[in-house]
Amino acid sequence: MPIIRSVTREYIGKPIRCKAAICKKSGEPLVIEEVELDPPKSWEVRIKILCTSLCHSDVTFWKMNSSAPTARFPRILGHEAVGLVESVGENVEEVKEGDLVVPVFLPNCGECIDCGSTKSNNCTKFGNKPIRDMPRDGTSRFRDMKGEVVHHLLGVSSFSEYTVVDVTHVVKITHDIPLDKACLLSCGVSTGIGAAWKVADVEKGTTVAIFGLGAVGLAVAVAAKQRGASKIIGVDLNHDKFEIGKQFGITDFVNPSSTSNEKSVSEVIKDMTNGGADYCFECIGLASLMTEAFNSSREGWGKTVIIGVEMHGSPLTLNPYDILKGKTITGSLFGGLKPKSDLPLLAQKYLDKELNLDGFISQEVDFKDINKAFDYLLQGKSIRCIIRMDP
Ligand SMILES: NC(=O)c1ccc[n+]([C@@H]2O[C@H](COP(=O)([O-])OP(=O)(O)OC[C@H]3O[C@@H](n4cnc5c(N)ncnc54)[C@H](O)[C@@H]3O)[C@@H](O)[C@H]2O)c1
Ligand SMILES: [Zn+2]
Ligand SMILES: [Zn+2]
Repeated sequence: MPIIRSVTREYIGKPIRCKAAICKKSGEPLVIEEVELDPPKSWEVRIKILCTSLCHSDVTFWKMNSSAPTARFPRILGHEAVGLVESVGENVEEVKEGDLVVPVFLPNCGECIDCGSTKSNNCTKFGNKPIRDMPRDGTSRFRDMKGEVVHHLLGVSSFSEYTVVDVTHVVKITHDIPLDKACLLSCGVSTGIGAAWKVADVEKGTTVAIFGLGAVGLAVAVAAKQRGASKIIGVDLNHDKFEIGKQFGITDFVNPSSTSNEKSVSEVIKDMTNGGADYCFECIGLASLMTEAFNSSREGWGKTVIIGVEMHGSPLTLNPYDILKGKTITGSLFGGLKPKSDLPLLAQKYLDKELNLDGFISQEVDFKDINKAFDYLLQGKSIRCIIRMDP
């Protein structure tokens, strides 16, 4: 079976052999190998990935100890991407061959009580279960050349020339948008923007504290700036992130490693904001920093939004009296956005120049060099590294 490199009708209904970057063992470099990918079953879509990028959540699954309940090896990571529909299974009417689509880790069935509510984006019919391969039957569409199963990640698995995703994980997007910008909207950047606009609903003239200035935290900054926040404080251990953050709207910076021993980060932020920030966002994934973010928020109405994914199972410690004093804490997957309706709106805002996505792409590498994307992120040198697939 030849390796195919462009969307063709030749393989409709048949398996495709293509290259994928396989995570064979926890924390080891990905290995690019040929895999065989089944045709899409009912309600499924086979996508030719055009470009993909590395989100910290991929690193979390890559590093995960093989005994962890959500670890699966060998696995094809990757969940930020854009691609072309190669073929569709039965019952798929929403997209057709040749459509440009963004796969999203969060399903959006449009039928369940949550999909039907403006209060939630947490599709309860399909949910977000990292141990499952395909959402409907739980099985994988990928095999290695020995015929052994290769697992999916978060319903996407974009570190492959082709992937199969459930139609609930696919968003059709206009061909007008540059591919790298569409890719950014697939997870981290949309998550940060949604958290600021939809979950927190940041208002003009308010103060904001953002813990973690990766793509997610910087997207919160862009969105808060766009809403007219008066002070946007970035908290990060990497001092380079202050200079970088300024172009995204960060006005002030706190490096936890250089605050004085007498004062915690939350005390420093309270001093800077006359009693606490109006909105705090945790974009790292550590329970201790979620507490610190909450402690940095203002009594009376301070709102803390948890975005970082805490995979250690650490409990969150909060002082209940702070809650009595009016502070709130919430969280969201994908920034509270409903992928199918909100993602095309963000793309349109970008095209209308109402949303600035400049600066998020720090590097670009070819697919064969995908491990460099991990190096850049782990060394603190990357915001988003675009991984280009072969044409
Ligand atoms: N909720 C969601 O839907 C969703 C979506 C995407 C990503 N995430 C999560 O958001 C988090 C951020 O993702 P990202 O891709 O922006 O990550 P990233 O690695 O690009 O950025 C994280 C930033 O946090 C900083 N940092 C790390 N430890 C720190 C500490 N102890 N104190 C201060 N700063 C620290 C790093 O220097 C870095 O700048 C991750 O936990 C990721 O899994 C959640
Ligand atoms: Zn992500
Ligand atoms: Zn649903």
